[in-house]
Amino acid sequence: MAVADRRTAEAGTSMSRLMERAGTAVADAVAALGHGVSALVLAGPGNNGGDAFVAARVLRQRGYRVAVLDLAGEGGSEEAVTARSAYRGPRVAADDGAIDAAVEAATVIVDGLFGGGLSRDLEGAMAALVTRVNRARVRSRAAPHVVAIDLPSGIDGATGMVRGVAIRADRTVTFECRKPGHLLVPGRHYCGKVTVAEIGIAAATLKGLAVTTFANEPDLWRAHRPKLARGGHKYDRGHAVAVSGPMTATGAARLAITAALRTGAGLATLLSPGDALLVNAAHLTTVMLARVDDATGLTEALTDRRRNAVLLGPGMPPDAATRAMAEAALAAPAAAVLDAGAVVAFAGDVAGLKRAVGEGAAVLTPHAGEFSRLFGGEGGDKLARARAAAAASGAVVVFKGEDTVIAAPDGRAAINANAPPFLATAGAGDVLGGIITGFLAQGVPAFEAAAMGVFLHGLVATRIGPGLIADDLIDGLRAARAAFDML
Ligand SMILES: NC(=O)C1=CN([C@@H]2O[C@H](COP(=O)(O)OP(=O)(O)OC[C@H]3O[C@@H](n4cnc5c(N)ncnc54)[C@H](OP(=O)(O)O)[C@@H]3O)[C@@H](O)[C@H]2O)[C@H](O)CC1
Ligand SMILES: [K+]
Repeated sequence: MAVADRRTAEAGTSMSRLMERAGTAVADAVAALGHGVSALVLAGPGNNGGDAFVAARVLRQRGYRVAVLDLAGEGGSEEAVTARSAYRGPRVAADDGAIDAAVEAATVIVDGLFGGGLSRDLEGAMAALVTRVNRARVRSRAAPHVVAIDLPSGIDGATGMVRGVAIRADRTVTFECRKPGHLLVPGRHYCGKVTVAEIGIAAATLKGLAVTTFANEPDLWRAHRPKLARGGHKYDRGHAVAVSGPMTATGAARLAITAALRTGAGLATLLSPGDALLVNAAHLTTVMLARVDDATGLTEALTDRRRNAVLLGPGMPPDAATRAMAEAALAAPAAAVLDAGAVVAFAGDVAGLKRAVGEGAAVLTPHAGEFSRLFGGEGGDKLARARAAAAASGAVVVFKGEDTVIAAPDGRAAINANAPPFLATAGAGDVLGGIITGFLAQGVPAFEAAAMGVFLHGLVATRIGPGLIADDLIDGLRAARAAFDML
């Protein structure tokens, strides 16, 4: 964003104009809360504080009651200093008693302490102030509405992580586009409703920045959605296959392969070990069934080049035999999706996985535990971890969770935010693997197939609502798939 600001300034829109528009957008959001607003504006040392002073000035000009708690100290950018001196209204003394009284009296608190320039954990007086505001926000009667400028102070805009402590906002007004910190958890949960104000950074300027981080929304992959050709043959829509687990663990792959079919693959086959053939046969109608017992059998099955997308891992143990099958899938011309056991089977040998992936289209779909077992590490910057994993494995990595990150080896990454909490249920991950396989079978490139698959998965769950089980996702896919085509 700093680069965008600089280029915009070079193109003739000064930083002070941007700040004026940013602060005015915040004032608009506060004014929209209705009459009787009495705003306490918290202004920090950087340009976020500059925006806060502009907002305070504009609100006062419009006749609202405003007081500013100025925590700028000495210095700040030229624009912030100008904004500060242009505000001539009441200020709150920076002592505990005065702050408590001001917080008590406010109906709205505007958080302009820190935005994109947060560089370390909040400590001391700043941390204490944030805690005070958070306490006031949950007090039962007449709790103030908290509006954050750009980001809730204490949230790291690049990672969504809390730096020590962070403001809990009801609303966040950001500028030009959402940042990762608005989409990744926990940051997302601190923002409240996020609105994006245009402040005059031209789309061309943003485009010229070669952005590689995206919100996972239709603009990202709309053009890649499979199109149904009139008079098309079922083989035009691909042939998805999935490998079944052993006799006691067959359901996961059946869910997945059925999801692939519902996603639009023209044909679907479940490849089953001999001991599980009967149980699989008893449960399948439209999905075809064939016997495959090991890596040699899978290689043989995938010599039929019409079978152009393969999923394995659901219901499979993370052992040497599974790894050998995964290597067979990756060596075949079909695009491959590795989930669950097939991901963990490579634990400790990411280099070996990368060799196996080679130049082929491959997608890995680990949840946090599987991700750690394969790539190491625990917690921290999810976006950076997903990107590093994609680069290290040569595969598209779908790092699952409430804020699933889809990362490609070329550095692109998308953050998903449409998954409802009730989607975290047994079998849901198997359905996701199947949906992605279904898109791959229809010829969608790996990154887009994974990204649209994750989105469709969230969409179908949201349409069903709480109480869903994975089987419902399969049923719901039919209508959701149609809605997805209209996005
Ligand atoms: N295009 C846009 O999006 C525009 C955004 N604007 C606003 O500008 C801010 C970003 O402004 P910036 O000055 O870069 O950063 P901040 O205001 O967030 O804060 C920087 C100052 O805060 C100090 N700092 C950082 N972390 C801490 C901390 N934990 N405790 C105390 N102080 C901290 C930092 O000090 P350093 O020592 O690190 O230098 C700075 O003094 C953006 O969020 C928008 O609100 C523009 O107004 C318009 C264009
Ligand atoms: K802020």
